[in-house]
Amino acid sequence: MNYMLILIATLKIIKTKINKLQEAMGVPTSHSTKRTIIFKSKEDASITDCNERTLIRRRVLINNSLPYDSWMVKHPSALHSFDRLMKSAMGMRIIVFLDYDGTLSPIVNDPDRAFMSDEMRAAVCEVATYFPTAIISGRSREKVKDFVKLNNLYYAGSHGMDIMAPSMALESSNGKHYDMALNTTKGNGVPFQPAKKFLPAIQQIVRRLENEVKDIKGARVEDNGFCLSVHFRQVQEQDYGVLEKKVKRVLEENPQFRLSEGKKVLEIRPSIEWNKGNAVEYFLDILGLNTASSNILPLYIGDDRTDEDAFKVIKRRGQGYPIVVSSIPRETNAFYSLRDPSEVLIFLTKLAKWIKTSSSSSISKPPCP
Ligand SMILES: O=P(O)(O)OC[C@H]1O[C@H](O[C@H]2O[C@H](CO)[C@@H](O)[C@H](O)[C@H]2O)[C@H](O)[C@@H](O)[C@@H]1O
Repeated sequence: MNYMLILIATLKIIKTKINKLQEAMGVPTSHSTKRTIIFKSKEDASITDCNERTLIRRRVLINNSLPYDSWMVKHPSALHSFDRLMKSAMGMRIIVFLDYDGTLSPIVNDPDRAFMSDEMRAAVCEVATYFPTAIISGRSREKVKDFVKLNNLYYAGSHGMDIMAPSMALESSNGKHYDMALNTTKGNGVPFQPAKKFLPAIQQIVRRLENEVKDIKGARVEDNGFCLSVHFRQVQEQDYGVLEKKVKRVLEENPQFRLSEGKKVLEIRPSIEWNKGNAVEYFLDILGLNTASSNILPLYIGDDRTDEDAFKVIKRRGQGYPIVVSSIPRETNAFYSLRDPSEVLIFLTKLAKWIKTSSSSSISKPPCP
């Protein structure tokens, strides 16, 4: 009997400790408050810190209602399903869309140091040699291009509100090999910026917020061109509420903007009907691929809530592979999943290898590292 009581007491202590840790990580718990947006913060599935990752996995094991394995039944691993996916992709025109943070680069504390690995760069480069490829990021377009450093693909920044598109529609040479006619470095690109008129107001909000949050240790404002991020990954939990209040106050003064939440980040963007999903459709349009033709196969890999808009577009088309990057169960419109950027790397490498081996045409060597 005594042993039983000790056991129950120990389990209670462990549960309380785990709840506290989850709250500290921004993961909602059974009793965590939802008073502020920040406490509703979604999990960081691809965070690099090992201890944090271990904790997230432990949470998944504890939360019997939604364990990762049963979630994977609904959203199977794109790696395990690779052969089946590629079998159905035979003869189709694949277009690859990639998110950046948490997909091509791991989540890190300092947004300026979210570098992608050379291996990832090489894999993306190779994929872009064979398939039209676009990176659609919440960052400013220039910044994401600085990180990726590749010229053989398209970039959309500010959650799709800043697209550098080729000046003419491109044709795939034979349906198997993507003929690279892209050269935005020589000024061939045409920017598409549906939120252009908001630019002066955004710059004002950036300056205003920088001033507002300067006294909150760890808070940081990132100018993403047509939207902006207020990061709180390095802010102490007791300051979350103050930070949120300040952001909301600035937003109230600017009703033409709206607030959304990402991974330990509050994002402010113009209230226009334009998101990553619209960017996907825009790219398909300008590539001449937004047709009812049954052989167009968009593939989108992303980890963030904003990527869900793109997943929905692909889902609606009834053809394509929306793939979510997550190492914990979550609500998603994606059909398939990958755990983290290391699995994204394997997937992209396999994709490039698949097209090389399945193509009968002689394909020139990719101009990649
Ligand atoms: O659409 P994405 O390319 O995924 O961009 C979304 C946001 O990503 C960045 O923030 C996130 O990654 C940082 C670096 O790993 C991390 O420190 C931060 O906590 C994450 O939220 C970027 O800095 C934001 O501006 C983007 O909106």
